[in-house]
Amino acid sequence: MAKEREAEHPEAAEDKLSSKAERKKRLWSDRYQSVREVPFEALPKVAVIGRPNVGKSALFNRITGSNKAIVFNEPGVTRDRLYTRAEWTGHEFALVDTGGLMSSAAQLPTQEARAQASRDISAAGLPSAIERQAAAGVQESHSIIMVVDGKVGLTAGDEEILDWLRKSHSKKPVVLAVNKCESPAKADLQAAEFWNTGLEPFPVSAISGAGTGEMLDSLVTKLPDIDQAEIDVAAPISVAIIGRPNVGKSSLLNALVGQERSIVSSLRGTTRDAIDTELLLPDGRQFKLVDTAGIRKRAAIASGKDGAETLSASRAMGAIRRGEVAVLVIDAIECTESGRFVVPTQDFRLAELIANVGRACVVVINKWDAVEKETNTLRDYQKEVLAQLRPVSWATVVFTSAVTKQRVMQILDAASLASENHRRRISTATLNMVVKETVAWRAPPQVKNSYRKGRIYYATQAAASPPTFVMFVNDAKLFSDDYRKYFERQLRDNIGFPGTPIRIFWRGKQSQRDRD
Ligand SMILES: Nc1nc2c(ncn2[C@@H]2O[C@H](COP(=O)(O)OP(=O)(O)OP(=O)(O)O)[C@@H](O)[C@H]2O)c(=O)[nH]1
Ligand SMILES: Nc1nc2c(ncn2[C@@H]2O[C@H](COP(=O)(O)OP(=O)(O)OP(=O)(O)O)[C@@H](O)[C@H]2O)c(=O)[nH]1
Repeated sequence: MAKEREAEHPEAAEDKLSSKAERKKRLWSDRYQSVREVPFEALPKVAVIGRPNVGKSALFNRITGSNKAIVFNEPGVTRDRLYTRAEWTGHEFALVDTGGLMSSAAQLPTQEARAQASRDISAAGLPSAIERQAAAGVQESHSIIMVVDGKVGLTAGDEEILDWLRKSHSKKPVVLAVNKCESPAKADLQAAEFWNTGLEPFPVSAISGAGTGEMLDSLVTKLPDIDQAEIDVAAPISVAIIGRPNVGKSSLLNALVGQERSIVSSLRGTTRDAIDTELLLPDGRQFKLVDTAGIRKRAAIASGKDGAETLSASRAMGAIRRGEVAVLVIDAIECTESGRFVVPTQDFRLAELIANVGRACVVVINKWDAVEKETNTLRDYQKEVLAQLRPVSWATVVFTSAVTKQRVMQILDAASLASENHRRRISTATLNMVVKETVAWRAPPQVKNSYRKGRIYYATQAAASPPTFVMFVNDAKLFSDDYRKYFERQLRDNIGFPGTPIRIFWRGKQSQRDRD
């Protein structure tokens, strides 16, 4: 239809092209403004502290709300600490979980243990209600929410903590939350006494939520901006090199690590042989090559007597899960054995696994030095590979030689791009603009023998890593597979997303009702 129209009105087609180019430009500029998933390391940290039983845990849960499930265990070099992501009026921060730590000294079973704990603590110059670990939480935070009990009023314990904050953390902004003030009539009165502390008291109720908005308004004005540079430094891209035995994984790993490294370290993971290798490039990009022990071990076996060790599917699965980007290495010699270019079936299965787990992907055709090339260009080969590896048809393909090191570093460039798209978020406005135009070009199909037609009300990006979209529609069943495929192609065409799978969920009113 559209083609016929264009044939009749060539000027309209030209118009369409220029507006399409224009639109693409707008969308790609949006891409750079779009909110990227900020890693925990780069978020401003906020500690919630106070005496035992003032309601710290309750307030913590109130602030993190539905995000509570995303508890993130960040394995630090020296200690593990829990952060929970929180957001208020578009400001993201991480609450440092000091909960349970504060009161544990007070909960020690014997008088003697309690006395010892309190001696330890005062030796460190800390208030008696604060434990060393909680103090460490404060230490690494940018801002502090100090919780007091509005029912009990200001106590010596509160004053002790505030004194300590003034002495040891005088530069950190403190917001004073006077908790348990659920009665609006009494709240201001309860809070009034706390003006003596020199801080503005915010009457709140962690349980009912009253007053917490005003308190958070005040908190977020005190938070530092998220530093873009810090984001890039903070989030190494984790890359899993996977592939069948003998395709050249360890040769590639050595080429990557040996060539451009400035820091290489082996990080021992939780399981005995999950060793990751960190790689810092001269331009500052950081990568973490996950599960490199597996690759090294297999290489050792291969160079011994038994080269034909089979790759266990669960091992591949484990590596895929642990990485953000899966580098799927394929042996070029095997692809060209039959005289034509054919990607082996097992590699197709691995590509399927990667797509199903929702990881970004780079396809590497290795041993490119060892095959006879026809007159085809690399671009032709690339198309051929992607046509045969349909589950990852959105991936970048790199043709390498681990022996001559040809294009080996391009694997990392492709992984960077893939990871950037994997983490990407686009604005709801942009998304809906694309949806509107997609529907305008091709309307959802009408059901046979019925006047019913699919309608899309609006769309939203529900998650990143991988980008996940939800289409709110009248009835999901009215959207055929064919139409859904067309839709995904249009999204990719208009917004990009090279290197990452995307997910689209179609949610009808009916299914919403079913869920409620
Ligand atoms: N009335 C009222 N009670 C609250 C409120 N917030 C917490 N509480 C109660 O206060 C008690 C202590 O709450 P938690 O959140 O466990 O206090 P905490 O400061 O984390 O306590 P520790 O873990 O011992 O340090 C519980 O019985 C809560 O139900 C509130 O806003 N209003
Ligand atoms: N010609 C050529 N040979 C290669 C290339 N990369 C690896 N090889 C050879 O392929 C064989 C297998 O390489 P490895 O790096 O051990 O392969 P792997 O995937 O780690 O193998 P497993 O440990 O069995 O999983 C070795 O003999 C390498 O020398 C390449 O780019 N070109």
